[in-house]
Amino acid sequence: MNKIELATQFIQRHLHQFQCPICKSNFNEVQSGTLICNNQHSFNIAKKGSLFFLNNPVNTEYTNEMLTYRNQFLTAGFFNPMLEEVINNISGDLILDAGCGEGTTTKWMASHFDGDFVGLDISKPAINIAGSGIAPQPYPLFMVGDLAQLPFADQGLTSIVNILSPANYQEFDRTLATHGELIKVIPGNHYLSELRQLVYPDGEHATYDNAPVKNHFIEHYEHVEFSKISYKFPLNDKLFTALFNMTPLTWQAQDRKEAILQDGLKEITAEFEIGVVHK
Ligand SMILES: C[S@@+](CC[C@H](N)C(=O)[O-])C[C@H]1O[C@@H](n2cnc3c(N)ncnc32)[C@H](O)[C@@H]1O
Ligand SMILES: [Zn+2]
Repeated sequence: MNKIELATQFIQRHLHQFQCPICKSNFNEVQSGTLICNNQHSFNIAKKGSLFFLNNPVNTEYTNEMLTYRNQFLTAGFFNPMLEEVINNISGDLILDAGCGEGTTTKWMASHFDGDFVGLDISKPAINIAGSGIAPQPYPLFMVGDLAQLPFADQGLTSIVNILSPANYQEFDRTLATHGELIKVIPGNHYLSELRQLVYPDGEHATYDNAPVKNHFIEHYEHVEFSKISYKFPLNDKLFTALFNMTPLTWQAQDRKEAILQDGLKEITAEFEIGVVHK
């Protein structure tokens, strides 16, 4: 089965859980690779199986090159212990990875949890990488869309996962089913600390402060259960090069890039706080 057919089958299984992001009406059919709403707005499934709900490209700070390095780093397993904790908290049959980037997290979760996964990101280059290569089994659906206008019906999603990405709590509240859960992952204060110390050797900005993001989340939800996960991820030269090039954090140090890459790093700290909200 090709990717258009796999995506079509996926949408057919969940047709009533989607919603047209233009007019908010239901979709009544998906036919020959086209999704059509009650008011005749139509969205084609691209060859790579992805859906494009945004017509105008939006430039993000992540270039195609950075996304390719991020893909290399994440497929090496950097997030896996954190993702294991995330899937312990999800439920149901349609789970959104909101701000999925190049899609490694979505694919990993789809292969470790029995449910259908949608990866949504505003970046077209990110979704292009997500849809590349052989079709993963089980098959996640990738789409270019905006968190501020989710193409899902009210209560259409059984869980929402939001990893190191911006959130839109109004849209999350609208689309999440009663008894569903929202899992938000934010960087811990020591996330990538060894890299920060190389970029900011004088100590300034060498630690990250996650308080503003965490407080905004807590302000919106009365009952959030937080857990922290921390581990060291071993690096080799190739992985360190990928790490250096995948994040905007190192833009400050472009003039010292060669020296930093030459010195290398043996390991890097992964630290996350995982907030879970039950609706
Ligand atoms: C730091 S990246 C994290 C990506 C991925 N979750 C990961 O951990 O690798 C943040 C992502 O949020 C996406 N993003 C930013 N604003 C968005 C919006 N309004 N709607 C959808 N995605 C958005 C960006 O394109 C980017 O891929
Ligand atoms: Zn419509």
